[in-house]
Amino acid sequence: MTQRMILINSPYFISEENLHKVDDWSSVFGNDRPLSLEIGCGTGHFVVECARRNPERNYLAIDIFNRGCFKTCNRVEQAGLTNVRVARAEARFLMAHFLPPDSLSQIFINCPDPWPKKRHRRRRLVNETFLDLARYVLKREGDLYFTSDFEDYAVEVAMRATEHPHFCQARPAPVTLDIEEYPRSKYMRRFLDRNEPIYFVHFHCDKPEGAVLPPPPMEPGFRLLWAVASDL
Ligand SMILES: C[S@@+](CC[C@H](N)C(=O)[O-])C[C@H]1O[C@@H](n2cnc3c(N)ncnc32)[C@H](O)[C@@H]1O
Repeated sequence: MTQRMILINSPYFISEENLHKVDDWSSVFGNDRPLSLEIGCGTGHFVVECARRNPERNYLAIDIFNRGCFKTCNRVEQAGLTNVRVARAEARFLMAHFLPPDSLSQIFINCPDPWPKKRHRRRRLVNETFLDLARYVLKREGDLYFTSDFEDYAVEVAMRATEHPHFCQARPAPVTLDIEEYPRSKYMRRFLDRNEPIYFVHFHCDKPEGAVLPPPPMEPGFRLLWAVASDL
């Protein structure tokens, strides 16, 4: 299935062309408030709730799905929020090319594609290279939040983050069902309404103070993965 492209005219949408021109995220928002990134924003329920609760923060919501970006922009406009920007971008590409080191205070990933079949697991977004990228763009003590309806994926992420030298557990348990006040995404709500669990992982970035840590090299086949994902 190929995506039917919808033209997005929202003032909150950053086109790919404009993404290339961004060299300072504070000028995009007109202020230098802390910046959070939501990866795979889908229809925008989660980022809108975050932005409503936290007007003192800026949010960048990205998805590779054009229709999702369109719906997220509409939701942002309807909510009257000015602290959200939306871009159609692949997460790893954006983090490696458009986000400076130490530029993020939070990264959110909610219900990412679980790739449940064993032979497809290498397609999962969060792996060791992703954590190196997250470490690169997150500020020291920045937060990495991950939720999934798929226990195996949440356990894998928690295990990788535990083993990573520059992340540390932010909750008493590496994976918990206790999502407290964490805002609900559309998918999270869907599973919770069916009384199915959502597995929650929360780590802090624990990189050494003042360290200059380069981004990891892009994995071979990275472009191919983008093509596979955009052909869902
Ligand atoms: C299962 S949906 C979940 C949507 C939303 N997070 C929620 O919980 O309601 C996963 C979303 O992630 C997006 N996505 C998958 N891989 C991505 C990537 N590498 N970069 C950016 N977005 C991605 C998909 O297009 C899709 O909209």
